[in-house]
Amino acid sequence: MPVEVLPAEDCRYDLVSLGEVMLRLDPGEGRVRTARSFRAWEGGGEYNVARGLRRCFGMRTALVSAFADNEVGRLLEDLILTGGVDASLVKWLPYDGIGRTVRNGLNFTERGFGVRGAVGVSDRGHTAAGQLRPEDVDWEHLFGTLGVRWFHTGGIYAALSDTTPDVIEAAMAAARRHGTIISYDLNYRPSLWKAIGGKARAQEVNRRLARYVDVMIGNEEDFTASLGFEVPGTAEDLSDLAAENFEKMIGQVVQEYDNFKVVATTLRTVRSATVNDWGAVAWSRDGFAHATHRPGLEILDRVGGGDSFASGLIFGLLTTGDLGRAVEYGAAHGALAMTTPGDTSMATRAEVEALMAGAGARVQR
Ligand SMILES: O=C(O)C(=O)C[C@H](O)[C@H](O)CO
Repeated sequence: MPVEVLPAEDCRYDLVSLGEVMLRLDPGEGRVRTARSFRAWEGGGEYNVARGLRRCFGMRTALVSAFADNEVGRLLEDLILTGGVDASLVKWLPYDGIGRTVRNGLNFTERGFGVRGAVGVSDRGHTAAGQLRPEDVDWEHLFGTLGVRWFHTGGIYAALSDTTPDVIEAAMAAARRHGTIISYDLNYRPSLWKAIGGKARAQEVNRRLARYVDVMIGNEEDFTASLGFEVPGTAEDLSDLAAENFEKMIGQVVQEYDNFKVVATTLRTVRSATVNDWGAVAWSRDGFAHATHRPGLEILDRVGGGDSFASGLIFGLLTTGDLGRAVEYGAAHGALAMTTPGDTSMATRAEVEALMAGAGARVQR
């Protein structure tokens, strides 16, 4: 059993995520620069995990975040509630009328096709989520009275503003006091860190927060850029070598962070905007577990594939306690999530389990 989780009957929530949710504006098959209409979705690295656990796996999840109280914020709330995630812990900040001091984040994202890569343009300065303060949330009430089995956050929220690392630390300290498992997806985003001190700041913040983490998720780039580990001979492609590099790096990582109980990563090689080689590997003190390698995986929309990997992994750890099953749940859920549009998954648990069992894509009727 890699992680010991609190009993479900003692907790209101199976998982609570802390992070920003943006309105994703999606030009469909076209391009942002020539779009005349956009489809609206919600998305956010940390939130997507709560959404996947709720919608695909039927777990009880909630979001801690903040929105500016205007029509865009209420649209985000509507999308979140449609996804089944409890939004009662969201803080609403009064809107100033024009967004000078507080606003909601927008994320224009096109999917790419073939040789044309996906493009994301986020518009998220001065957002409400970035202005959350540690004292804005009653962490003791959440973790101590309501009860939470699993807390998830990550490096996107940590990079959002000067104050979000302190919010995360307050949440993690309370989660730890009450026996809640803590996961963190490093999700290194140079464009976000650039605004607040670059890689040096990223490493200072992530190293501090990593001390609280039980389940660390990140790829080689995340571990090098966010935590400062050196990985010799980083491989470009998904091959035994890439998994081997991860395995080599783990030695250093868990020597420095002996609090990590599980470390997991997807292994992906981008062949084109619409084709990835796809796999995953996870470590616990009992050894390594590898997910089924899926070369040439076809993709409709790659955004959020890593988050769906995380939610499948967490579901597997929560329900089976078996690292091998958990990494298979993660890889299968991530693969299915990338076959549909939007940042979040539209897969069902039955589809995930059928894929894990080797099912093909024949029509079902
Ligand atoms: O949260 C962000 O920064 C996003 O870009 C939204 C996406 O849903 C997320 O990154 C996917 O991992």
